[in-house]
Amino acid sequence: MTIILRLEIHKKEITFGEIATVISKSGGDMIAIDVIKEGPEMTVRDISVNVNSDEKQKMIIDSIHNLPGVSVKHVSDRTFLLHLGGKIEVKSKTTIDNREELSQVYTPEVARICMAIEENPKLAYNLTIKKNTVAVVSNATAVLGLGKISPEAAMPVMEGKAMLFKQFAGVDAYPLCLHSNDTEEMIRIIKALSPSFGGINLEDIASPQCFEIEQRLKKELDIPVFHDDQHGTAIVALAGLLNALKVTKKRIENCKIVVCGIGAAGIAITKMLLAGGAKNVIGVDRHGALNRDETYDNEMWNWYASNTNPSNEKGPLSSVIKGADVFIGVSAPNVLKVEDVKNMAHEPIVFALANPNPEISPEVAKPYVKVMATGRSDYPNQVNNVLCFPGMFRGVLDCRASDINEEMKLAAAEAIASTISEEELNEDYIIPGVFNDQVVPKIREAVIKAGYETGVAKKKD
Ligand SMILES: NC(=O)C1=CN([C@@H]2O[C@H](COP(=O)(O)OP(=O)(O)OC[C@H]3O[C@@H](n4cnc5c(N)ncnc54)[C@H](O)[C@@H]3O)[C@@H](O)[C@H]2O)C=CC1
Ligand SMILES: CC(=O)C(=O)O
Ligand SMILES: [Mg+2]
Repeated sequence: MTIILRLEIHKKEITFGEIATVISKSGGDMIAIDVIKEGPEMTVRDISVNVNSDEKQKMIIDSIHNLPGVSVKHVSDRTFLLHLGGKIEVKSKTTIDNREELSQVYTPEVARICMAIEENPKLAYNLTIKKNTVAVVSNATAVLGLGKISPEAAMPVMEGKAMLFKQFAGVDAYPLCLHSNDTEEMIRIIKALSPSFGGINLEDIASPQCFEIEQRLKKELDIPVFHDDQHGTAIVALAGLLNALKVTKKRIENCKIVVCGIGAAGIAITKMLLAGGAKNVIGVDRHGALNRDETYDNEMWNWYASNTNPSNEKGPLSSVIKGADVFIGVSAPNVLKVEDVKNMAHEPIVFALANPNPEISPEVAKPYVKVMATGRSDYPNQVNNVLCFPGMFRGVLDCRASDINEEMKLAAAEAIASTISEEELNEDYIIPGVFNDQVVPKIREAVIKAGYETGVAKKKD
């Protein structure tokens, strides 16, 4: 993280060089200096410093406090500064400069537009924001890897998602964090909100509640509903795995694949792996491998146990990981130990996707794995749903799809994987970067094609 220290420095008592030395010795990496005020005796400067832990930040501030002639006036964190006032805003497409325009955009003339839509509801797509607008809806029960937090506290994540929608795909997305844990109430609220939107992106809703909410909304609404933590993650994970398997020259149908964390993301990843040809997937949650000799309270786990784990393996992760070709973690930090990685098959693939801290850190795992991926942007091979949802919604909005089906998801996974050519592919480049400008158009095209082929695309031009 980057902190900005505002320092008041009394020039006769201390030099800037002395302060810089102390910052560096305390573990800070100085990246910028801005002069805020300059006088003959005193200077005020903002020093931007990269630090890698809260402890280092404290050490730096304490060390400066111990110096003569310098005081810390203010400490700010660049990430916090970026969030001041929130990250998005609503902008009008035209200005209102006179009474005539006022009466057109608003009453009385706007009434004619209302009545046109009243007579032909499909005109909402042409005459309102609906065709380019998505609701990003969360109840904040499984936010990143933070678990359940308040809806207010989840807003920065949803605002961030809205920024990504806009920047990468031109989609207008509204963050809506609901104060509700009740499944029926959430379904009712989202259905009531739906007329304003061309699609619903469900986000960070804990399992198993997320399954019921998504399935019901998919049935009861005529706009696409997509729980991103399930399907976005699954699509990107499959894309990454298809390319990682090319690197290791293994075939998905011959691989033993261990998925850890059988929640929203883990179940959807497993379904996509099975759809993509995997035959031996074993799911592990807190109490070990899901197997057919157990009955679970969670209905999805009963489905899972009967459709995976063909050898009915039992026991903890450390046991079922033995001989596995692939580990995919969507669970919690530091769940996978280096000993587990050493016990995997030749040239193993490890996707440690828990955010913000992965199941095993790449520094620890990399010497023993062929392909390593995380959900983070600060390591190679970022397997993160951000690669999928902008292109997916661009596609479904543009063809006015009423649903996002399995064919569209598989097409999106293949489109992502195909952005990397055979020549480019290597163990540190199995998945395109978020800023690769081919990703959104490729997903869009693939999704639209699959949408028309399967009859869910409704736009006729
Ligand atoms: N890289 C990416 O694009 C994405 C990453 N994630 C990450 O995956 C994780 C899970 O997310 P969701 O599926 O949405 O949450 P979830 O709450 O639906 O599921 C998490 C599952 O992990 C299990 N789990 C927790 N600790 C475990 C442990 N020590 N061992 C085995 N299982 C354990 C839980 O019991 C639960 O079944 C989070 O860290 C999230 O940030 C989620 C979505 C996208
Ligand atoms: C990336 C994401 O959606 C998550 O970690 O929840
Ligand atoms: Mg999420």
